[in-house]
Amino acid sequence: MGSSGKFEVPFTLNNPDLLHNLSFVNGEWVKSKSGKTFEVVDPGTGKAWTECPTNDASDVDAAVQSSHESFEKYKKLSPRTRAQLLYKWDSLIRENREDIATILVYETGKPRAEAYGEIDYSTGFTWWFAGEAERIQGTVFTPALPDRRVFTIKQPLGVTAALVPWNFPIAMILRKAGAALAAGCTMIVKPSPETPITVLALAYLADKAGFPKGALNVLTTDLEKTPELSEALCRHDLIKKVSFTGSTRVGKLVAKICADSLKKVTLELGGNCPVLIFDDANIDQAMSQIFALKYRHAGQACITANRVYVQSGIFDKFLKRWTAETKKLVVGHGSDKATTMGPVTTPRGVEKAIALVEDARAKGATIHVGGKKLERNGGYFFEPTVITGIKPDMDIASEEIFAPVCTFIKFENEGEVVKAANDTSMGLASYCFTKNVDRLWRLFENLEAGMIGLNTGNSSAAESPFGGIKQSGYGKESGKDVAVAEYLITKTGTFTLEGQS
Ligand SMILES: O=CCCC(=O)O
Repeated sequence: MGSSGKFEVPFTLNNPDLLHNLSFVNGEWVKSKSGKTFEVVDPGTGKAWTECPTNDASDVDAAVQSSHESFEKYKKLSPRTRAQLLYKWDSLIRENREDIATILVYETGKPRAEAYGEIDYSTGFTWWFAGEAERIQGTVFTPALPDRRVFTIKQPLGVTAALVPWNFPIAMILRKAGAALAAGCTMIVKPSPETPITVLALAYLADKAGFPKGALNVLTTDLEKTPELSEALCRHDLIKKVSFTGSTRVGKLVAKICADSLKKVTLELGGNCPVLIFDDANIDQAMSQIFALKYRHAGQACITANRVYVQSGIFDKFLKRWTAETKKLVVGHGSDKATTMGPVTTPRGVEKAIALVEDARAKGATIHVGGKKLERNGGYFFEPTVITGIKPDMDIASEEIFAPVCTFIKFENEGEVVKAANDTSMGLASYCFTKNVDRLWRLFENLEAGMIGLNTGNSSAAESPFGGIKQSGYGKESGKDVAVAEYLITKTGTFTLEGQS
């Protein structure tokens, strides 16, 4: 790891070669043109432990050119060779699971068990897309004109860019890069300023797996230069597709910039996801599923539970149980074995949680547990918090919380709760719990979201199409056919056949 000696890395790895803090372009570890760097911070202590290059727009062209040269060769590899490269990458990531989990803990703050969970979830993508590489197919058909034959082939789009968030840095890269590399595209990744080191470790392993130089480039940058660097990627003529995961506000900017050159875009945006728990639900099931969903990575998942609607017959019982379980959470550094909930990843996350809770409190909400910043070793901690008495004028009623704060709302009947659940501009995921099969089916059809969890709080998987509707974005990642299709063009061939009597 190139280091100025200013920092002390607070952990040791079994495989120290994984640790890189320079950008990765065309198979080389490189500084930014400006030579500027930014600090990478442990959210559990607030201390910087390394630094990475602050790339800006002037660094983009070299990375794109290398990715383009690589594409010209990579697209000619057979699908089986691409699959073999992905399988090799997959196995190297699995071999280095423990070390990658360590880096993840010190970048995101999540507890070690969750870091393992993310890696296991993520290798689902490398494995899945390795299989998908060989299943990309065109069509042949006989049209209305008797002397004509029509066929289609699928071809990779070219150089692609991934703008990824910090909450699930491994999963988001492997979900995007897995699909792109399976399709025959090359990719430039711009990681979040919070989590460059996990992403660089993945790039190192992709190189070891044998992907050609330039097939997977990584350009790091800080918060200030993120808009400039991202815009330069979105505007570059050789970039044919951009996949973005992040806020709806930034997603709209990405879509607008990409529209200038009609680039293909996939947008995985904000959540504000509702959970509906009916009187006839299996309460144990609903409790364990939604508890895991809500407090996973301290509430910082786009698909997390933002609003929990509980039917009046079980409301008091459910709230009492949830509050008691919340009090048992052990908040601490992600590397501590006893920790069951880590810090939020950024100081902005703590500030937002404080603002939302204080606004709700001032407008009459009841805070049953938590509600405050936790002072602990300089880390970015916020107490797991339970709130009732939510009113429409409170910010927390309509905003994505992205913190360990759970709101509970009482409802009486199905029609009323579906209306309330859908009363949002977002449509990423919704969850419902009931043992009435007809109701379950109606909810599946009537809830406005791209993904519906039916008696489950976990619907993310490599084989399941992931993506929202409404202002939660468009395009699907993962799942059969649809995810790889985002990185392909369909070319139509029309042939005149002579001599057929
Ligand atoms: O935060 C967004 C991604 C979460 C997931 O893939 O389950």
